[in-house]
This record gives sequence, C-alpha cells and structure tokens, in this order.
Amino acid sequence: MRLELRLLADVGLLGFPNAGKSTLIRAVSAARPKVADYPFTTLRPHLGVVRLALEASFVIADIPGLIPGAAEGAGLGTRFLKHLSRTRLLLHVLDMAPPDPDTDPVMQFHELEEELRRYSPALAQRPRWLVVNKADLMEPAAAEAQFRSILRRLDWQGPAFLISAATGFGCAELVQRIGRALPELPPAPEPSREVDWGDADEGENAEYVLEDADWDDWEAEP
Ligand SMILES: Nc1nc2c(ncn2[C@@H]2O[C@H](COP(=O)(O)OP(=O)(O)OP(=O)(O)O)[C@@H](O)[C@H]2O)c(=O)[nH]1
Ligand SMILES: [Mg+2]
Repeated sequence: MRLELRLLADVGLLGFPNAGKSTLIRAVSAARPKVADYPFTTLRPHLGVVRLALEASFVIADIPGLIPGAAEGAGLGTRFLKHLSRTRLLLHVLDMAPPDPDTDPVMQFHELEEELRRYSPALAQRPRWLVVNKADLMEPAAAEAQFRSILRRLDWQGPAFLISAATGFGCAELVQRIGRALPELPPAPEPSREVDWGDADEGENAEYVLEDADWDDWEAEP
C-alpha cells in the first residue's frame, strides 16, 4: 500500500507553463504563488480561497504547468494532477497571445487535453471551462475577435471566458459564475480508501489516501 497526501479543492487550474495560472489565483484569492515569465515557476500546488458575497467561498488549486509528453515525465510530469482528483470543475487556462508567433493556442489546448486524457480519462470527463487569458495584450476588439476565433476553431460548446489575470478584466464574472455553478455540479468522486489522521499538519484542505496495492511488488510466500 502507498500513502499519498492530496490537497482538496473545488476548482483546479490546468494549463501550459506561463499560461497565467498563478497570476489568476493571485487575482481572485489571497494565495501568493510566485509569478514569472519562465516556464515551471510553480513547482508545487497552491490553494486559494475565493470569497464571494453572502459568506460563500470555494477553494481553487494552482498546480505546475503541463507540457506535451508530461505523461512520460516531461517537464514536471503529471503527478500533480492527483491534487485535482477531487475537484468538481477544471479551468483550462490558455494564453491567447503566446510570445512565439508559431505557437497556436488551439494546438496547445489539444496537446494539454491529450496529456489529461492519458493521465486519467475520468479526470478528462470532469466539467471543464475554458479561460482565455492575457486579453490585455491586444486591443479590446482584437482580443474579442481572437477569443471568438479560438472558440470557433475548438468548436467549444461549454462556458468560456475572456480574461486578463494581470488587470483583473473578466475575473469577477468568472468567479461569480463558478460560485453559482458549483452547487449544481456533480459531487467529486470519493477516493477508494481514506485514512483519518486526525489533525494532519497540512490542514483541513488535505487528506491522506491509501492507494491500492501494486501486487507486483509483493513476493509470493514460499
Ligand atoms: N500581459 C499579461 N501577462 C500575464 C497575464 N497573466 C500572466 N501573465 C504573465 O505571464 C507570465 C507567466 O505567468 P504565471 O502566472 O507565472 O504563469 P503560470 O501558468 O502560473 O506558469 P507556471 O507556474 O510556469 O506553470 C508572467 O510573466 C505573468 O506576469 C495577463 O493576463 N496579461
Ligand atoms: Mg505558476
């Protein structure tokens, strides 16, 4: 048996490095993960509490970015995705204006989705909203046109938001919509087995999970 610590969050952020996940969690919560213009700034998960009106709140998790090949361990791999296993909603954060003109946000979307599917088909089925970030890098009309073009090329049918995590544009509407949607979303799946460790050091937003045994590790009795 293997003992794992998992963080508990309602909403998880998914995206390539530099998409602006940490900037977004800083914009909507008191969490202060580091933000920088190089990939893999975030090296471990961070939780932020988003406070809404009327005492309501939800917890959002920022995890390290994923890159193509993450399922085989490229970059920081996919192991941090386990912290999203109990979320009820995923936000797929896309950089709408990557610095390299050859980088296509729609291609990046498909690449990340592929890594997610390879990690866990169940997690890939979880409700996922599209968050198109860095709107401030373009004139408003151009940003809107680029947003529409991304949605059209993805044939995106679900909720989608044009935001700027840097200026806060669109962020209030995003968190309000999340707050309204969460009560309607299916509950997070229960882990197979849980261990009650009382007041574990990691606080109320963590749980220990006993993973099923890998029987290949066991030797047969003589
Ligand atoms: N102009 C602009 N820059 C942004 C915005 N959001 C993030 N950035 C910049 O993009 C870079 C990456 O931002 P981060 O928030 O660190 O990105 P991340 O997705 O957390 O990256 P990793 O931790 O490496 O996965 C930083 O230089 C940010 O200042 C935005 O809305 N507009
Ligand atoms: Mg980050």
